[in-house]
Amino acid sequence: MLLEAKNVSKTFRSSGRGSSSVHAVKEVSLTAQRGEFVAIVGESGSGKSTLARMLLDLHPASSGSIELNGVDVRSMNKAQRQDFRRTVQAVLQDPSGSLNPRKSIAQSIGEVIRLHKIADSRRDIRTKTLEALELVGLDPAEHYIDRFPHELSGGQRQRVLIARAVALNPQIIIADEAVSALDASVKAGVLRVMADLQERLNVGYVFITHDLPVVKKVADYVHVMYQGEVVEHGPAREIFENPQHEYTATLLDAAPTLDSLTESSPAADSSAV
Ligand SMILES: Nc1ncnc2c1ncn2[C@@H]1O[C@H](COP(=O)(O)OP(=O)(O)OP(=O)(O)O)[C@@H](O)[C@H]1O
Repeated sequence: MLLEAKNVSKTFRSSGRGSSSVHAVKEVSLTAQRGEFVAIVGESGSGKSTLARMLLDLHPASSGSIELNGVDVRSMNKAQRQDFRRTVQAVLQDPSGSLNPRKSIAQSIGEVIRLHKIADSRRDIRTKTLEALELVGLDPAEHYIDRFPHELSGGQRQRVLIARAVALNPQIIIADEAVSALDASVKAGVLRVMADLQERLNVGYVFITHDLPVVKKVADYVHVMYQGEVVEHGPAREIFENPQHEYTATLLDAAPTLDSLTESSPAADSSAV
């Protein structure tokens, strides 16, 4: 299982007269695979979200290609596309309105399970939903499944978003600022859930963030983006210990310390969410 960006660029043409186009992503190449935690870091406006949207096949690339196991998303047939939509999942940050406030957790997760034909009877869908909630540490799941988003904390809602992705048995999760809005201890709990899923289900992550302490804690491999380009990439340890690019060094200098994220709290401990 390999998700690949090959020399992808994205240019947004301006609609107004006189203003120029925005080259949001410039010739970026990267790979993501099962079991691996790949981070994309960079300041606001560096093109991270645009790259994420291309990896999810939500934005077409202006040039270059996105490929899953060597098949270009543009040339996929219906079955291949459906498979892509299931195996490559997105987890975005909750404040962006990812959960419908009028739907219970059972409805929000149940509808994607039905859509992707993971289960079809009401009973099987509920069982699958309960399993997914337990996997993200919302345990006992019966306690959460019939609640509405406003009845949950921010950390619990973020876990629900992960559960909704996990219910589809994904192989890669693209997480765009998925923990950035959370307080440090809650953030640590959600990160632990993600690491736990990596270990138990062999899920791979493309983790997009401007939050370097988080990257240091979880990433295997790091791509540093600056003004639409990947200016440096390599194993996380090398990037943190010996940054080669001036911009990376500046980013690291400006980052807060890791202290607040190092205390342990078990993934299954939903009291800490
Ligand atoms: N739909 C769009 N139309 C026009 N320009 C866009 C569009 N989406 C993004 N951009 C521009 O592309 C550039 C990269 O934006 P992008 O959101 O990908 O960066 P980012 O690194 O994810 O930033 P942030 O962390 O603030 O979300 C920015 O200059 C942005 O204004």
